[in-house]
Amino acid sequence: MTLSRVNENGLVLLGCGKMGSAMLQGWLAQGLNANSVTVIDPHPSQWVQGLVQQGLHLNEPLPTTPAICIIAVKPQMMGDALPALRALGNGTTVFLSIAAGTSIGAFADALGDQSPIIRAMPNTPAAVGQGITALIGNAHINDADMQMGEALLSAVGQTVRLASEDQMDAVTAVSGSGPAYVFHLIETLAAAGVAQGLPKDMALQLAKATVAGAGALAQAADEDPTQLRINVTSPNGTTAAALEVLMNETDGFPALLNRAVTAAADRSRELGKE
Ligand SMILES: NC(=O)c1ccc[n+]([C@@H]2O[C@H](COP(=O)([O-])OP(=O)(O)OC[C@H]3O[C@@H](n4cnc5c(N)ncnc54)[C@H](O)[C@@H]3O)[C@@H](O)[C@H]2O)c1
Ligand code: PRO
Repeated sequence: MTLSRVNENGLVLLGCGKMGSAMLQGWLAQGLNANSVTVIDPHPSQWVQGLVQQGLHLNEPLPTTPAICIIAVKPQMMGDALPALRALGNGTTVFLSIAAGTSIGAFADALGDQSPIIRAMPNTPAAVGQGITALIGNAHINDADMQMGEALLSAVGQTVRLASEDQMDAVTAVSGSGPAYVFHLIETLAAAGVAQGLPKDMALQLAKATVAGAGALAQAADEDPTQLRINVTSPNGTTAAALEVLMNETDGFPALLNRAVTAAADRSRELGKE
């Protein structure tokens, strides 16, 4: 991955909370120089404050023409936060937002309608280099801009390009919010193990390792998840007994996850209107 344009011209990170920190950690590990980074955040964590010793610029005036400005504040904070970036608009600086809901059009309104803008949706496994991010750019984004955005997000996991911005609500509902569904699966699988008599720590260890191992196998195997599921399921065995409950059409996973993902996608659409 080449970060030379970013190292030469600088990167501004607006908002360095959970997602901003996860990405910054990955970029630094991939060779981004701390002294090429300006973080703007009214409540910086101890970790970000510690990076100042390595040359990171914290809440300092913005560089004049940074290569890229990453917007990682909550959608509700945009009104307060974006005016600080206005001076960078309508130029060569690429804006890359990871905010749920906020449309490219809303950024163009706030930053200037000639601004190159990428909208992206990463997820928190980026913190361990195993995220996935969907991206789409506006008409002012050229190939080199898109490659720069993809290079940054590839530093923290996989990337996919969207065909249309409309797909972003579904992406947000599947992979943006998705880690929370999986963490809840771990919580509830462990609790069910405790209910069957296991000690709490052991149940959690079993649940975490099972989800991590199954995820790794799903990524690595040639078979699809359907075949991997069949491989676990002996006829008339224990897995078949559990799947009869989980695969129930009315109240099993299919119906439940469809309702959950629909609720998240609907909320993403609403955020765009607030
Ligand atoms: N957490 C996730 O799983 C996730 C995944 C994908 C996308 N996102 C998106 O990332 C964005 C950030 O989410 P998060 O979970 O990291 O939130 P967060 O609350 O952890 O971080 C937001 C940061 O913005 C800072 N901030 C507040 N006002 C500011 C301002 N005016 N200027 C600069 N910084 C300001 C806060 O101090 C905080 O550190 C959101 O838009 C969210 O939709 C989050
Ligand atoms: N976290 C953000 C939210 O819950 C966006 C995807 C994951 O709104």
